[in-house]
Amino acid sequence: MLKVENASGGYGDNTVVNGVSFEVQKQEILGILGPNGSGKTTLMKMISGLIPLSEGFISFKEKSLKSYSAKQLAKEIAVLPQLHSHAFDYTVRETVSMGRYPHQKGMFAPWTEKDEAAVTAAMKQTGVLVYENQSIQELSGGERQRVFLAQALAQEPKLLLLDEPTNHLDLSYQKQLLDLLKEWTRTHELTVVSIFHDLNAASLYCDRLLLLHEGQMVSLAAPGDVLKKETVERVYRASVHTQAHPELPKPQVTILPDYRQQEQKGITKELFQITSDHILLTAPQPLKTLSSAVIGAGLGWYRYFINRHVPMDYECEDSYRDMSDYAERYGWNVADSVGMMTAVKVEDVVIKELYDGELSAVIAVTAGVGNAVDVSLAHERNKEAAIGTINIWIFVNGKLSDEAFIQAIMTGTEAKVKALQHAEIKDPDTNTLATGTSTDSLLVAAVQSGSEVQYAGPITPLGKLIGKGVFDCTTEAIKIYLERKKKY
Ligand SMILES: Nc1ncnc2c1ncn2[C@@H]1O[C@H](COP(=O)(O)OP(=O)(O)OP(=O)(O)O)[C@@H](O)[C@H]1O
Repeated sequence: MLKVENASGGYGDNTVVNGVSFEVQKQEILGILGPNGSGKTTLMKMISGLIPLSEGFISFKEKSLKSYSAKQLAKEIAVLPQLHSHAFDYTVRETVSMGRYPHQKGMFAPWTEKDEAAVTAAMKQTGVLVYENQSIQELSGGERQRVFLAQALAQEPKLLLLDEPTNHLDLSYQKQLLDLLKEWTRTHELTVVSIFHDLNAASLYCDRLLLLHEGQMVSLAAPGDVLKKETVERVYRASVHTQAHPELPKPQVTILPDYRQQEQKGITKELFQITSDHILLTAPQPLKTLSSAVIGAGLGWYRYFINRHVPMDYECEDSYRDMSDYAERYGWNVADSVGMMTAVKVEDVVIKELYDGELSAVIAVTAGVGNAVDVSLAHERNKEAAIGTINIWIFVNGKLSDEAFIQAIMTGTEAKVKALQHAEIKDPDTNTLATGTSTDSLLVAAVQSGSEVQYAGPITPLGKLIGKGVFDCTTEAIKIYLERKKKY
């Protein structure tokens, strides 16, 4: 649809865009990215014919851009430039209606029903119909942006060129605008080339991204191939972290501020508070945590760590809600809390501190083995899961990589299984050695400063602390549990 071949251009003797080549397919959304002053707007002006090329060639629908008249081009290509504060004193409807000019035949052509329908539809889709009789000077930046988008859509173009279309728009309108463009690529055979500063929006909505740096193309590929940490850091000169979007296979880029480098306070045994109702650890600052808890599960940053005692016959339809209400009652912000449950007496928790040079870990275990299960034979059982749980907390005074988090979970689980074997705990259903209980939970939380911990398998310093700590704590907690059971 659009082909740019070895295009160079700029202002007077100043060549700003240098030898850029790319092709845009019909119905594609191509995002143009790059730092300030990298030539994005200049490239866009070259495509829309506003500034001439000093070298190279641009064709649209297989014909040189130069061979189109201004009106022919306007029928096919709409441009939404960066929003400027000045606006003429037209009403919203008048402004949007100007989008129909290229479709009118002659100066005094009649306004047709088709024109009217296109204008009204565009205003509806961009949510500006309610302002149709207001002057655009009275509108906010975001509202004005939507009016100009409506004007471009009323033009019913085949190619839409946009310069930072989401600038000035709040979150909801950013999403609406980008969803609308995506929909138009399908329903109206629209092709979009758009400049973005928001790398994450570009990643989510664009089929491909073109990254410019000092007027030259650094890469042109799918978002996952362009938004690589090393590339973004080199081109934008900023520390970033990239990770997948939680719901879609698209990369998301987050800046890493310098202030995070400060030393964080460590976790010690003294921070634990134990009542008959719960164990609480209040961290001095949020800890990066990976867990299978009832609330605060998955990966996140949390300050309050709760292991709540519930009766043996605890049954609840919505344990997430119940646990959230519990945290709120005590004044622990749910968004900052990780909460587990156990029927074990929480006073019986075993807590140990372990050290290896600068690296240290604090491990806490509550263990009940009334519902011990041999995982290899669990498929033969059809009993409901019951409360009777081993809850394991692993706090690390160090900086863990993603691999280390996962390996810490694995190492902790292996040490738990070994403790069950050592205590000869059996699955009462199968009479074979148990590997856990039906509802075990585990968390790994780290202060994320100090010693860098890349791995946490059994032969690493952290793996050794976790292996010994979880084994010792679980063994002792099982012993206490069995002794208490004997007594009552
Ligand atoms: N009208 C102009 N006359 C002369 N030089 C210009 C003009 N417009 C832009 N430039 C120069 O061209 C270079 C690229 O500008 P351009 O606007 O294309 O960058 P950009 O990537 O769109 O930047 P931004 O992200 O800041 O919008 C800059 O160094 C700028 O100073």
